[in-house]
Amino acid sequence: MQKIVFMGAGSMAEALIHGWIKNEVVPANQIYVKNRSNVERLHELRNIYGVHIIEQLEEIKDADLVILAMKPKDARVAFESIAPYLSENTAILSVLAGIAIETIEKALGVRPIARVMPNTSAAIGMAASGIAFNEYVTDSQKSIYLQLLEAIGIVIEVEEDKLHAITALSGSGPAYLYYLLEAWEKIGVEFGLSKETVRKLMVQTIAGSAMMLQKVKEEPEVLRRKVTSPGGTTEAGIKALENFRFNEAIYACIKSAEARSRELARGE
Ligand SMILES: NC(=O)C1=CN([C@@H]2O[C@H](COP(=O)(O)OP(=O)(O)OC[C@H]3O[C@@H](n4cnc5c(N)ncnc54)[C@H](OP(=O)(O)O)[C@@H]3O)[C@@H](O)[C@H]2O)C=CC1
Ligand SMILES: O=C(O)[C@@H]1CCC=N1
Repeated sequence: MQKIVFMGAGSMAEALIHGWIKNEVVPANQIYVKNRSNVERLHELRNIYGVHIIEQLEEIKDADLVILAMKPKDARVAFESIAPYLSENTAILSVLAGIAIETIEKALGVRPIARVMPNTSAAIGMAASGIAFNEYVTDSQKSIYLQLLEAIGIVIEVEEDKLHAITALSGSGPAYLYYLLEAWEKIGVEFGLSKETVRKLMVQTIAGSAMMLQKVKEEPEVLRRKVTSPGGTTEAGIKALENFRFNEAIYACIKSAEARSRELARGE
């Protein structure tokens, strides 16, 4: 793929661009970026990564791949603006949360379309992505997409409907963990520790726990029980979580995100 155009040059686009360039999967001179109006941002990305800026939509005519990376609410207008300039051979890769392949086919024509749900950890090669394809994506295109996504983390192929759940879990997932860290830092500071100290301890705790799950290959419940001494501090902490209905809160969190993804798919 010689010309890859990002329609929408926000945080997700930057995470992918950063990951691809850093891991030398796509050279900067094959990447092009376009926004609706924020030209300053395009210059910023050009200065940091050496990518090209699309000045006129005609320039997408010879793109091998157009990546849809605007917010879902802006998708309809974006589709209308690019549809006249897409050539028959241009494939589409969408990172839009909740927008169905069928909707993209209707707006941009029946062509090879892949839908991926990555997350922002792509920027450091640690993304967890789900991907689904329409029937026009060839095996060789599939292997290119998988290669692009494996360069920035892990990728799992699923049927399209499951992307709603993946969006709710790993797409939004980093935000849940950052939110948790915000709460930990707040209480740590209340206990008189510096924010920096809490961050250092808890970031290592998150990373260490993740690595334990990967390397030791025990169930989370087993690992949890190993931390939880009878009558000890963890038990007291978990009891408090249970009193505040932790499981229900997490269930509601993922259910709400999944439902929102389905709403976006319906254009709500
Ligand atoms: N952030 C995340 O963690 C993840 C996001 N996603 C998906 O990625 C997509 C982008 O999200 P994110 O990067 O966070 O969003 P941002 O708001 O950071 O970026 C969106 C960009 O799209 C541009 N844009 C809007 N309309 C158009 C248009 N008509 N043509 C070209 N560009 C346009 C905006 O430009 P301007 O400012 O000029 O309007 C803006 O730079 C979303 O669909 C989201 O669902 C998927 C997985 C994870
Ligand atoms: O919040 C969102 O809609 C996007 C999708 C997953 C992460 N961010």
